[in-house]
Amino acid sequence: MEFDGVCKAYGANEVLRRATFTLPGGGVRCLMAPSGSGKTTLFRVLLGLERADAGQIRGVSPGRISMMFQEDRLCETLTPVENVALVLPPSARRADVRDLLAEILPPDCLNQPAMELSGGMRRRVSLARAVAFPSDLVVLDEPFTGLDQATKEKVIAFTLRHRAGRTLLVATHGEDDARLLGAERINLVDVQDGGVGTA
Ligand SMILES: Nc1ncnc2c1ncn2[C@@H]1O[C@H](COP(=O)(O)OP(=O)(O)OP(=O)(O)O)[C@@H](O)[C@H]1O
Repeated sequence: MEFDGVCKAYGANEVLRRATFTLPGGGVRCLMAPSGSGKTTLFRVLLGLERADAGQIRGVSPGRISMMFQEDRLCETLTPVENVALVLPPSARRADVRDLLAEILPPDCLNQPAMELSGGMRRRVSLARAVAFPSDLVVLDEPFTGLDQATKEKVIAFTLRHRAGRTLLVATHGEDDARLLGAERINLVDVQDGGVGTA
């Protein structure tokens, strides 16, 4: 997947300025950047939720991207199993979804409506939904916020296990996250203006 000179401005605020970088197929990358510098905007353009002002994205189609947003975006009255099943083909077995979720969540919470879950549990349902969706590229926007270290390590192992060779792009502020993921870093500052200092 390749960003080639992608520009996006909101009025006079030039958020993406000829953003240029390549994600090798099957690679794991962390997108690192200070808050407010444009990571979410980059993802929104990638997903086709915002139209780029200029430039091109090649090598992936928006319908083949799994996305975990900064907000959990769960259906509040549905259980974790039902939330994940929503993004799967009707033939998907509920027992398989349950087994997947049980790898990172206490079994007791799998039948509770999402509105009754803790913040960290909700993050994990949202992550499992992104990982479960059949895609070519998995994009996670600050997926580990609110998780303690042990849970984060469990969740990272889960993510790597289930990405199944797909390209993985994770926005994070944590150097530790990048290390645990075994990811190379892409610094958004470096890939602006034509990608002068691409990691
Ligand atoms: N819909 C919008 N309209 C106007 N400005 C916007 C819009 N969305 C984002 N911006 C601006 O674009 C800039 C980048 O925001 P963005 O959310 O992409 O940053 P971010 O790197 O994801 O930040 P954070 O790490 O805090 O989530 C900010 O200055 C923000 O105010």
